[in-house]
Amino acid sequence: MAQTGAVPVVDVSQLDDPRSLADAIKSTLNSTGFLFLTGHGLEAQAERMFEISERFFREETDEEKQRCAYKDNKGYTRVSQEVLDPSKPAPDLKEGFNASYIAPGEGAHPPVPSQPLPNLLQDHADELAAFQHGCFSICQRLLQAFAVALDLPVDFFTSQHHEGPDSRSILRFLHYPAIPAGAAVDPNRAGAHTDYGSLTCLFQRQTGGEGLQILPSSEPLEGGKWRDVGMVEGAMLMNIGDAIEPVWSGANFKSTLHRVVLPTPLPADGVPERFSIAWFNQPSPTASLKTCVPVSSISPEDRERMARKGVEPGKEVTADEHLQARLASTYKLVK
Ligand SMILES: O=C(O)CCC(=O)C(=O)O
Ligand SMILES: [Fe+2]
Repeated sequence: MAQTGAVPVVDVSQLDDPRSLADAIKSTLNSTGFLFLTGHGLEAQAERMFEISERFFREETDEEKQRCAYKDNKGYTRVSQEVLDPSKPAPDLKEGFNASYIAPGEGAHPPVPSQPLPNLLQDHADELAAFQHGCFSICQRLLQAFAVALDLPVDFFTSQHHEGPDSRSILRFLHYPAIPAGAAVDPNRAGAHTDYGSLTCLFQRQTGGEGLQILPSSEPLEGGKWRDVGMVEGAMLMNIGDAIEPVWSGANFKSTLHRVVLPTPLPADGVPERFSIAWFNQPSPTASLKTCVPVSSISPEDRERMARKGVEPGKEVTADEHLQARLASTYKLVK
């Protein structure tokens, strides 16, 4: 398997059946939990999403952004409004927009978002809906492989995910503003965190794209060595989230801590802006999250990882209960 920085790279264009995909990715799911996928088929659409995202952050009026301000995990967050690592005093130097499910348009019927969209995104709602569907489909393919890798029925996870207005999955546009030369800022673009859903697809851009780091589960939480994820042109970065790691897989698969940092010391000529796009794939709100491997097989270290995230092996929670608990304990917004 090819490797760049801390994260392996897998070409998935030929891995059509769940078994061959599972064989190619299983060892990574058990270790770093992060994987670059090439040949995923969404390259051109992702590039379009970056164009739309760039226009949105640069050209949309403040009034429109505020009309669609963050509520219930949807909408616009201002620079320095979000705190992904509440144990640190510095808020994140980024702005974002969370778009929930958009029903695709059909014939004369326009697409229907399930939240207010700012004008500039509403104009591209059809493309956003198609991209959301593309991301959901890749995740279903990956979730089939996850099930096979855990010796579960192939539809074990996919049957607990769906598309629709009540889905909790989110398409997120992120913009990290440029840091001017000589600025005195905390190196925090996005604080250390794990993602909450079943898995995340992340698209990065070559320009200003550096800065994403992971703390592999083999490293101690305090003083452990963070690794650069690096960049693979056109690739999609996949990572496991907290619905899979501590809950469903009994910590067999790893939901790895990650963050986005500025270089230290800051380069004399400043740091360019950075854009990224994430698809946070969430189980259906009523999905039952219960450890799916024998509880007796879970190692003491993995039990500790589960306990840190407030998960009791074998206890059943709904995906919504899990999501609300994770948001409440690890996510903060500055008013
Ligand atoms: O922008 C990035 O590269 C990562 C963002 C991230 O990890 C997140 O929003 O959960
Ligand atoms: Fe993340």
